[in-house]
Amino acid sequence: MKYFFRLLSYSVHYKQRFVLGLVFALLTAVLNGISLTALIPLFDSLGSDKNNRFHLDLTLPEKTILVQEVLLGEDSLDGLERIKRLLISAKLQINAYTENMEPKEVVWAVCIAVFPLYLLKLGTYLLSVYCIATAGYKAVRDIRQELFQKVQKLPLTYFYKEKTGLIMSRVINDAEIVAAVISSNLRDAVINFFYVLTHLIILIYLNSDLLILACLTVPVVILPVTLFTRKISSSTARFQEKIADLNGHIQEFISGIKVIRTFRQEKQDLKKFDNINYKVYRRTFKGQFYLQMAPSLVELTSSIVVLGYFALGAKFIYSGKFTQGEFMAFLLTLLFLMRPLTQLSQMVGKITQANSAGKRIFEIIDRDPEVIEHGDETVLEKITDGIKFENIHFSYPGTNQEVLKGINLDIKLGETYAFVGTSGSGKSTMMDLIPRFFDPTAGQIKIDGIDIKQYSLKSLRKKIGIVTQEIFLFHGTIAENIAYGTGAATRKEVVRAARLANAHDFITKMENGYDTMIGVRGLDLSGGQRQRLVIARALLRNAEIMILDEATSALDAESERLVSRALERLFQNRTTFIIAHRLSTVRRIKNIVVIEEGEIKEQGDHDSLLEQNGIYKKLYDSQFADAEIQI
Ligand SMILES: Nc1ncnc2c1ncn2[C@@H]1O[C@H](COP(=O)(O)OP(=O)(O)OP(=O)(O)O)[C@@H](O)[C@H]1O
Repeated sequence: MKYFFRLLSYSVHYKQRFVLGLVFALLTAVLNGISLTALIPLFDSLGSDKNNRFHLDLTLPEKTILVQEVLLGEDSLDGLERIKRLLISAKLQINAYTENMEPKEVVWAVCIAVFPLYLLKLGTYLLSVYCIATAGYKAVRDIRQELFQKVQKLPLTYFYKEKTGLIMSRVINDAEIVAAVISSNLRDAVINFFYVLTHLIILIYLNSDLLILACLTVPVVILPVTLFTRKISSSTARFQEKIADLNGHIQEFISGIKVIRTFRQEKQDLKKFDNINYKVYRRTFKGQFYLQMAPSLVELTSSIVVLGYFALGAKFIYSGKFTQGEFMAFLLTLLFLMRPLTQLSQMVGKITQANSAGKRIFEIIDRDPEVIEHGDETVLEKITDGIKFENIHFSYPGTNQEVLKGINLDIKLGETYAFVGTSGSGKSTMMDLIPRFFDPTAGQIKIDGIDIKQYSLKSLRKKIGIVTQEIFLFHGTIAENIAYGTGAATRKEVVRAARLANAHDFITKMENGYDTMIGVRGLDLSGGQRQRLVIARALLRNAEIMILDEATSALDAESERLVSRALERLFQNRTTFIIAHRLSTVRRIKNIVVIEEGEIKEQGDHDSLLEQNGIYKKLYDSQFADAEIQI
């Protein structure tokens, strides 16, 4: 239950609203109790003789209180007796009022008196709903916000390990479950709790013997609930897992749509979907079955109990312990309590649901963020010296395999370095260490002689521009996409960057030019156009270090020419790292670093590397052979 209480603590931030809601809920319950007991004279008078006068009898303890007050004075009464004294006064006043009334006049008087009570009750009920529910919804907004902020800071490995759909499911579905429980369900639970509390007091007052019997029957009513609680909780947990699977599958389908179509995997994909969909259906059905079963059983057992009450009530009335009106008020109150009790019993399942959703939410909120900053970091100003990799070792968190094994490299300011090597040799990993997406397991990366861990993340990342194969264009205008991450860039600056990136021409040919909206992942644009937009973005950012995961391989000759020229401008006057997949693109670069199995094996320019007749030569020959085969 601890996660549920933690979720609730978010509502406490809005305590004024919440407490006000509680007060209105209590008022609603009290007003309901009064309106029910006000029916006593009505039932007593209904059908009674015309000459009969309605009269509320004082009980023996009430008479004792009056005697005590007369003999020992008002001060001799304790707190409870004083409250009872108020009730005695009310009874006496009602008796005085109805003394000269015929029974039918009493019935009308009750109806007239109860009507405004109902209106007032409606008012307090709506106010309590408003206060408690809005406090709940605001709390859920905060939870969702905190969750998303945390997702932004999670280590990258988390995103590799977890399906995107699973993360989405936490932020959307789980938060939605919590929203329902801590706003509407909680609101009902609070009001129901007060109903139960106040109405129990009324029942005690009306006939405590009958109430004791009622309490003895509680286990009969509660048993089905406890029986089903565990089933409901495990069933909802599994249902959520299945929904997350469904989310994940759809997410995968959308991002892989092209590949799926190219490989004609629609049938297999549909089969997979069908399988997951069937499991979701089974889980929904089972979950709903258990969820409905508990209250239905409560209703059945409660109805049987009520039947027993009628039988007992008749006995009490004929023995003179109860008036007809009191019995009816007792029974109505008891019957009225059934709905709150049933809803409260459902609340057990709902709380369990929210608890499991809360557990999944807090699993993310409580995770350590990507890299810990100490708070006393220095700001990285203009880079004046260079970048040094000193004996870098690295293994991905949670794995034993060493991906980088003692990398030592001196990077001179303003120069371009190309990294080549077979797939999986560690090139991308090495680049990921520079913006501190990961920290080395051993060794240091230094900028201007200082370990990059000593710099604030913000100032370090501000110095770095990255252009990867994974092109990220968000839903917005072209201008907004180019200006992404640069704050308040003017239109002039955006256009200048676009011109340098060879993007201006195709942008101006579009209907709305720089104000053209593009899709979430820029799907309306060609590969080359998207790349040039990303290059324009990098140019506008004007970072001192540029990391480029070479991505020209998928382009046609004309696009490649435009992109390559744009890139040349991007590299000018800045320290650049290129992960080169095609050796033809690195020929002109002076500093080529050959990485194999996480180690630097060769270094030099194209010609000297060919002369060494080592790995580079082999890579070159194999690519050359591939090119020939393609011809
Ligand atoms: N998130 C990850 N978790 C665990 N291992 C990983 C992860 N990412 C990469 N690896 C492993 O690290 C090694 C180096 O991968 P890396 O992506 O750095 O190679 P690369 O040289 O850039 O390859 P490519 O040229 O194909 O992009 C590989 O063995 C890969 O399986």
